[in-house]
Amino acid sequence: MPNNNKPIYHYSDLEKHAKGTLSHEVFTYIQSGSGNEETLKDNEQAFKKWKIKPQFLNDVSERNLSISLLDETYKTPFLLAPVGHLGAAHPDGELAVARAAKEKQVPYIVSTVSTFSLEEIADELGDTPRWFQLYWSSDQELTASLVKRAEKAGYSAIVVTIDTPILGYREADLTNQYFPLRAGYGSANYFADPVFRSRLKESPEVNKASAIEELLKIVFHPKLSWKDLAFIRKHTKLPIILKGVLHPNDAIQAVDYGADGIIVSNHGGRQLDGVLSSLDALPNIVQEVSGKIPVLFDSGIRRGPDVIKAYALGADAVLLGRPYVYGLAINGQAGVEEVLEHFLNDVDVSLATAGKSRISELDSSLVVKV
Ligand SMILES: Cc1cc2nc3c(=O)[nH]c(=O)nc-3n(C[C@H](O)[C@H](O)[C@H](O)COP(=O)(O)O)c2cc1C
Ligand SMILES: O=C(O)C(=O)c1ccccc1
Repeated sequence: MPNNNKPIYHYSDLEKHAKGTLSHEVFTYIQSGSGNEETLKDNEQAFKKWKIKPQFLNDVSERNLSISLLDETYKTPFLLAPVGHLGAAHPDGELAVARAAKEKQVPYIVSTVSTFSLEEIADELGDTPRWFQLYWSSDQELTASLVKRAEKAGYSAIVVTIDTPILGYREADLTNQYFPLRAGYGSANYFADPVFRSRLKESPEVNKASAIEELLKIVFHPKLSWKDLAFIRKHTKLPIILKGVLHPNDAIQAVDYGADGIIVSNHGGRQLDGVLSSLDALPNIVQEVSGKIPVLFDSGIRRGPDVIKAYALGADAVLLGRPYVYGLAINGQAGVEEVLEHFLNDVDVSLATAGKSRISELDSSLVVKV
């Protein structure tokens, strides 16, 4: 990466170099949180409250970072979080991320609001595991069409983001008047969709601005409620995973309504400011639903020890977010690969120096809250 040819390790350096390559508006869109950014800060702070108590002399010479999830084995202990509008970070956007994910065999959760279509991204991924993150549109027929297309393109789970009935109050983006959907970076899946196209008077190729205005009207579905989950269940055989669970009662509801998994997440501090950090939410949720459905985790994962702590507190998998996006901004596919390579090495070293050989050995006996 362009750091006087030195590799970049520190998260703050990733952030700094991404800032140097992106416009002020785009960097701010990626980096910032909502409101006063208290939750954004808390996501990282929360990890500092937990300390690892390693136990040694366990023969850690042979290590295995793979995890089992929904009857599949994944080679890496993390997946790439769904991040929209990646064409704003780099011209190759999600295609570059897909190529890097394939190279490093890291599962990729592709966002609905991607700059390239889910089919184009799937083509780059080959047989790399992929899930599709769904922003449930208020146009139900369009929602069903997106789910069908994802299933056909080889995505093996549908991740329904539930924390975004509408977009959070993001003061930085409001100040900059920067909205990546309006800037045209999140419309590929809609413009490629037969249902969405049928709603337009003129095709997006003829009148892009008016197609984007139509898209802005239907992208979210604030009316959505628990009983609606039956609708996509009817349209797909794929596992359905709810992303954005913070309250243990919602975790219980997820089980009751037949979800196949949940992701404990506060959307990287980008939705409601003042919600609890994702790590603070994790233990109580695990207590309620552990063993019933897998509990995944994101928001604040920056380094190997963070991964160790999340698994120790009961996560079944973790998602990496902003770090890989900064890699993309800095150097496209190669930049993402470098971030993934370092992150994998960090997790491996962290596992060994915690006295463990496998991710599945991590449990609450390994950590203490101080
Ligand atoms: C720029 C950006 C765009 C995002 N877009 C989406 C999205 O399209 N869908 C979604 O479910 N989550 C989205 N997220 C949230 C991530 O999936 C994830 O929850 C978050 O990045 C975790 O926080 P962290 O990156 O600080 O660890 C986005 C996050 C960022 C930073
Ligand atoms: O930026 C985000 O976090 C995000 O998820 C999003 C989704 C759609 C439109 C704008 C932002």
